[in-house]
Amino acid sequence: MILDELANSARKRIAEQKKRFSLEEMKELAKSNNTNTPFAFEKALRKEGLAFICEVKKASPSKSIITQDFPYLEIAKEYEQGGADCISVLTEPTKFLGRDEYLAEISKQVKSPLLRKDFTVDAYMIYQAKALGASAVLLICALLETDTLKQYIKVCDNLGLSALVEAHDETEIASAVKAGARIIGVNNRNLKDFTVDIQNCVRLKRYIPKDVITIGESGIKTATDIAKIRDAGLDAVLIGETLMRANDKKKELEALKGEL
Ligand SMILES: O=P(O)(O)OC[C@@H](O)[C@@H](O)c1c[nH]c2ccccc12
Repeated sequence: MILDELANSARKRIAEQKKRFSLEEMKELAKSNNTNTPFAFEKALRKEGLAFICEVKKASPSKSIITQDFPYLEIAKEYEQGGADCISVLTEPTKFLGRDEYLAEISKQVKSPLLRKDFTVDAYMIYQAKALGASAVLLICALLETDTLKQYIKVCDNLGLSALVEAHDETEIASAVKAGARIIGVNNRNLKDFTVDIQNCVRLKRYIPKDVITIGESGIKTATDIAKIRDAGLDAVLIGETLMRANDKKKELEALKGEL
């Protein structure tokens, strides 16, 4: 399964990185990066109305290369100018062709809170995310037991980072809630077979407690999709591919927001 493959390669990568910077050193680097307001990511999502998280992503396992032309800094700036509330940056290198450096560079040039999109399988990656300038990390229920989720959320809390806990079904939502997630992202893409059902986040919304920020993720293409998600009472949407394929990203974002 692709998720196991991605998790295994993350484990190998982290083992290598720990040779360069030990966990203790990474904790120091995390502590010394104070560019971000604590919990900026969740604060941005708590605004009135639907919030938009726009994703910087060159490729994905389901679509391969999405765009050859990948001026990641310009893209992040365009998102910010187009009114993105937060920006998600893929750092996973093998299937998403992301890089930690993209996140670090973007964090120096844009103010929007940044989500580090990677397959968190070790607390080391959370300290690393903070060191790179992220305001949030992704924790995937399908990869992490409830107790591990709880433990990682605590690490995030101590660093002022937000944890976006991703679930795909009712069982995973229950695990996220039990672990104390304050932000749950419902993925419309089934990571086992890559099928996308936009209704998934609409349907599952009712299993999420009202005080938890809820994000609809993946496969969002039109203002109609967004209207459905907004009407279901979700707090935010996460959009990647549709924006990455748009030549004028600012215009596309405005259209999706219903401003055009
Ligand atoms: O490009 P899309 O279909 O708009 O999807 C964005 C985002 O939801 C997707 O990239 C994603 C959702 N969960 C993930 C976990 C890891 C990597 C990527 C993802």
